Amino acid sequence: MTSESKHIAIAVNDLSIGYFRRKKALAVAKPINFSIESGNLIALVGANGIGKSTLLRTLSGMQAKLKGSIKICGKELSGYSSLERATQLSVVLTEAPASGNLTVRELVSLGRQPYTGSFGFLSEKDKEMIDNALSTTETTPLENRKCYELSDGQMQRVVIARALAQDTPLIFLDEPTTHLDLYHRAYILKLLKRLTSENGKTVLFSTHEIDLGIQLADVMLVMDDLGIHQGSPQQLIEDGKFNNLFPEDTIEFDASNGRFTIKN
Ligand SMILES: Nc1ncnc2c1ncn2[C@@H]1O[C@H](COP(=O)(O)OP(=O)(O)OP(=O)(O)O)[C@@H](O)[C@H]1O
Repeated sequence: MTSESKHIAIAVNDLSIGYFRRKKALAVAKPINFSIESGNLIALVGANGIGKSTLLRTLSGMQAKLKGSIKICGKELSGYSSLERATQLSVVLTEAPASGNLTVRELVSLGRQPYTGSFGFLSEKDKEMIDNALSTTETTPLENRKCYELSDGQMQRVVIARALAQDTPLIFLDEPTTHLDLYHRAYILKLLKRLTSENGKTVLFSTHEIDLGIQLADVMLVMDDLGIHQGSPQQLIEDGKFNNLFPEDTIEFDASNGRFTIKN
């Protein structure tokens, strides 16, 4: 690994994402290129159906790419074994995991699986990591509850806790604030920000809350029909990349305050 590639957390080159239908590849976006340094909070935004979830699933190796290259910490994603990958990146998807009968603590403990060996024996360090993940997401009071008893918003924080317990340098989250009330939305986004600025993690999350992304993210990836635009929020505003995300007769972007307004 070169010293330069050490600092690039994610490098995507000519990446085509999509699905196979009757053995035929169907791309859902134009070829994607971007490169992101470690320690950044990255917000991925774009209209419904543009391909954000498909991109996150492809970057995390849960879905096959159609073509192109994905490098994670300087190494091609396909070169990692699944265990190695689990020590590099954790993923929080929108679908709730099949975990109904587990307690919250048991589910969060699964985050330690890459480190616990085949018997799943938890060391003192593992337990400490689990305690920290629960407390950081304010889910300690829920630790003995069954997952099926939780509200959507509580469950959302628990799956984020599992990702924190996994303690990976990269964290990918698909719409992590969807079910959260205003307080927990702000809390989780501030937490993600802290993980990057204080712990040096690289956090990539998709969101429909573009205003919040503009306020908090170091880097944004704006997906539209032309492809992906990468830049700081300010740079993307200046380049007009938010202006045409939605039909302009309904929603207008105000570059002076970085907010969208509904047109009368
Ligand atoms: N399993 C699948 N097979 C075929 N096409 C799919 C599949 N899943 C999603 N798609 C299509 O891929 C495109 C991108 O979907 P994706 O879920 O990635 O978009 P998104 O940007 O995450 O949308 P949203 O904001 O609504 O969550 C859509 O046209 C969708 O219909």
